[in-house]
Amino acid sequence: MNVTPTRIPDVLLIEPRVFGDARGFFFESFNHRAFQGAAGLDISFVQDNHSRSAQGVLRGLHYQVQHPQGKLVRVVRGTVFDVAVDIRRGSPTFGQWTGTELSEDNHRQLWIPPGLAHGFLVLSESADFLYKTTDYYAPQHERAIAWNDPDIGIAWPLSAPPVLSSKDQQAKRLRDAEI
Ligand SMILES: Cc1cn([C@H]2C[C@H](O)[C@@H](COP(=O)(O)OP(=O)(O)O[C@H]3O[C@H](C)C(=O)[C@H](O)[C@H]3O)O2)c(=O)[nH]c1=O
Repeated sequence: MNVTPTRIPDVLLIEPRVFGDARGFFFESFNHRAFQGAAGLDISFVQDNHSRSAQGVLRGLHYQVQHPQGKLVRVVRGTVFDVAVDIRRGSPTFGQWTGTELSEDNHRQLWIPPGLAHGFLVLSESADFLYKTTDYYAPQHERAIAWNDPDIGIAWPLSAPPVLSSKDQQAKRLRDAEI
């Protein structure tokens, strides 16, 4: 597998080795030893999530103020534009974002360390989004930052206003957020 730092250096783009043949393909979507070797990270996951969203849905930007979750994210059907935002006080990349297209065709994954905000926009007709987390869901500690916060300036590839949950419609700007 290839591991490439993004412009937020500890957000990693992971490209697994895909074995194709006349039947289709195979790849290891997670291998602890390979991940530790290539990314230098000894990570264990406690939760595996799967969400399905229609085109134009934008989920995020979410984080947990307690029990922050590291996330290993991927798309098994469709295509999304996946974004991580550095909201770690004191980080040299505080307030910066990185975006990557994840799809069933490119098999790409992103490792997003604990402490960052995360979200994605669905570009295909529908998208199945799978991700592992390093800590449990803690709704009482979950917070949201506005997808369109001008101080962050994410260049979402939007062709129309996004479809948002009510929670995400009410999300705060980073400058007003509890981090
Ligand atoms: C995240 C989560 C949700 N839920 C329940 C709570 C709600 O009844 C329902 C939908 O939750 P929500 O609207 O918060 O789902 P998303 O908008 O996809 O939230 C996720 O969106 C962005 C992309 C993230 O990175 C986070 O993992 C997460 O915040 O699933 C659970 O039972 N367990 C969970 O771990």
